[in-house]
Amino acid sequence: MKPKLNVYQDYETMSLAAAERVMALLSKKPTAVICLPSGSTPLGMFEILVTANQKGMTDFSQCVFIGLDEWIGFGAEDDGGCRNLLNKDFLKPIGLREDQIVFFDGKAIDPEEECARVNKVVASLGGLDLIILGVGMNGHLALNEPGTPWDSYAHVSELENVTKEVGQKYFKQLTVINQGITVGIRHIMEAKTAILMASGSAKAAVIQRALAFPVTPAFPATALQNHMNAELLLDAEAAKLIEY
Ligand SMILES: N[C@@H]1[C@@H](O)[C@H](O)[C@@H](COP(=O)(O)O)O[C@@H]1O
Repeated sequence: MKPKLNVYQDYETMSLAAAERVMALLSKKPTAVICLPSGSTPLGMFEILVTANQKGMTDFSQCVFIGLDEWIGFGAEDDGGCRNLLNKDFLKPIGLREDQIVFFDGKAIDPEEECARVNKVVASLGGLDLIILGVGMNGHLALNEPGTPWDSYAHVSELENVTKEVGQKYFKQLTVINQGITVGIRHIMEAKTAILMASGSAKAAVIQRALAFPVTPAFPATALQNHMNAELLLDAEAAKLIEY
């Protein structure tokens, strides 16, 4: 099934639409299992959800949040790491309990074992109700880099140069990031709903390729063309090269 396209005039309205989807799911299923990205794209959505929580408009007390990915070598205390950013921007402000958070420990001594742990937790929770994704400049979803086999669950990934370069924006100083640890394409495909968010003209060509390229592991975002229930939330700039 083709992903549903939703184009919004700007980043703020796109963020609001994403936050509304999270709140709608939680009001229907308070125990929902939701996989969340870090990165710049979801910041507006987090802000809206934090405010909604403060106003008592949504209830996060029974849900579980899973972290999409992490840089190898990074833990919750490390500036610029995915858990660190998500903690700061979302998980702490909404006062989530530790037992509601499942995150890859990028500092795990045995990363393969860490993947197995997260796979097991996700399976024991009955899979993901919702996965929210950003997209990388090389079409990566989470840290599934081009070439990742599509039958993969959680795994360690070797980062392409573009991911290492773009990833520097999360760090205060030049930081070595060579590998990631990430949910797999299979987690994404098995999620009941997948939402990909993209904003800004820098993402326009990536979005165009995600929709127009033949479905291929060489461009991971094309996987969403085969998802049973996927939506793209885009601002006008990110959507400027597609027809909708
Ligand atoms: N590890 C993150 C992903 O989880 C994120 O979704 C994507 C887009 O990031 P941004 O929203 O900052 O463009 O790339 C990063 O590498």
